[in-house]
Amino acid sequence: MIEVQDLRKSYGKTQAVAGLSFRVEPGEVVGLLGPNGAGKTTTMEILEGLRRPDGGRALVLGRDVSKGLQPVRTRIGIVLQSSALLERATVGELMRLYRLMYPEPQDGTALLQRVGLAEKTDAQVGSLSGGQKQRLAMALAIAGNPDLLFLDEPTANLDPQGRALLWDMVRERVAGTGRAALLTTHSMEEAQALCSRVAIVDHGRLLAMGSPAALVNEHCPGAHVSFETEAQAPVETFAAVEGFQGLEPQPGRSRVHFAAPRLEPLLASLMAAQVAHGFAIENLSVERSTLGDVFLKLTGRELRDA
Ligand SMILES: Nc1ncnc2c1ncn2[C@@H]1O[C@H](COP(=O)(O)OP(=O)(O)OP(=O)(O)O)[C@@H](O)[C@H]1O
Repeated sequence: MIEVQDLRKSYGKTQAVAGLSFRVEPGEVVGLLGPNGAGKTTTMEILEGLRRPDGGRALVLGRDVSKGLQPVRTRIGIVLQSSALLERATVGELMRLYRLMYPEPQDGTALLQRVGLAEKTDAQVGSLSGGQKQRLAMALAIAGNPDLLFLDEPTANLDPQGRALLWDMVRERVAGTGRAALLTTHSMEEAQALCSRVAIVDHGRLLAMGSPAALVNEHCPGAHVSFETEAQAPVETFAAVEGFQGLEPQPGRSRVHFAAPRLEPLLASLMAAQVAHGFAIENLSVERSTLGDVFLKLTGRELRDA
């Protein structure tokens, strides 16, 4: 659906995209995950045919972007970062307009219903809230029944309900079909929840790409387990378990911490030690590494303040 090879784009001295290569296959939701200024939007805009690359090659639905995307335009749906919608038109008018541009549009009334804007059909777009505009942008993007969906930070303005709705709509469009979606996000949660594969991008470069689970397994395997136990429990009991990290005194009890490359053997040895020594295990917490840990490891920076 998308094939990007050594893509480059500079603005003056700023190299926004510095040799990116990746593919998006049918049935995939791929996320470009990276901090502000990583080059995500520039990459999307090149793939949407809105910007010319300085170098490299990009094919979208088999069409070279440098030749223009006109022949495949009706197979593409786009949700821009801040949607510049016609503010004076009504929601219904805009939906009718979009549907007219595509050969096989979807049912506009059903789409507006789906995004919770049915009763806003006669309202001017300019009167909608930021989140409502974002929902409308999503409905318009899929009105033409596109094969390929581009979403630039699609949930930045949405409340948790709106975010879950949009995730569902993207999944429904793509899962088990020959369609695909490419989105940008800063949110690890979004990448983890929605994307079949994630490309971690920083300074216009691809640092790693894979499914969220594969990236975590490859770069930050392991898990952290902790639990509370009796304050007087002897430290030697726990120190004998592989992965023991320390005992943290708390009022009237202790919290014991373990970390190991694999969760299952760690839990098994903890259970064996508990049977042998009979200590209490309360308020057990199990934390696996996240994409944020992967990002931290690859760049040395936290994603949110990178
Ligand atoms: N039109 C432009 N003119 C000059 N520089 C630009 C332009 N657009 C982007 N840049 C610069 O290119 C770099 C990449 O920007 P881009 O918007 O692609 O990143 P991004 O990963 O999408 O960031 P964000 O998450 O903030 O949207 C940044 O340093 C940015 O300042």
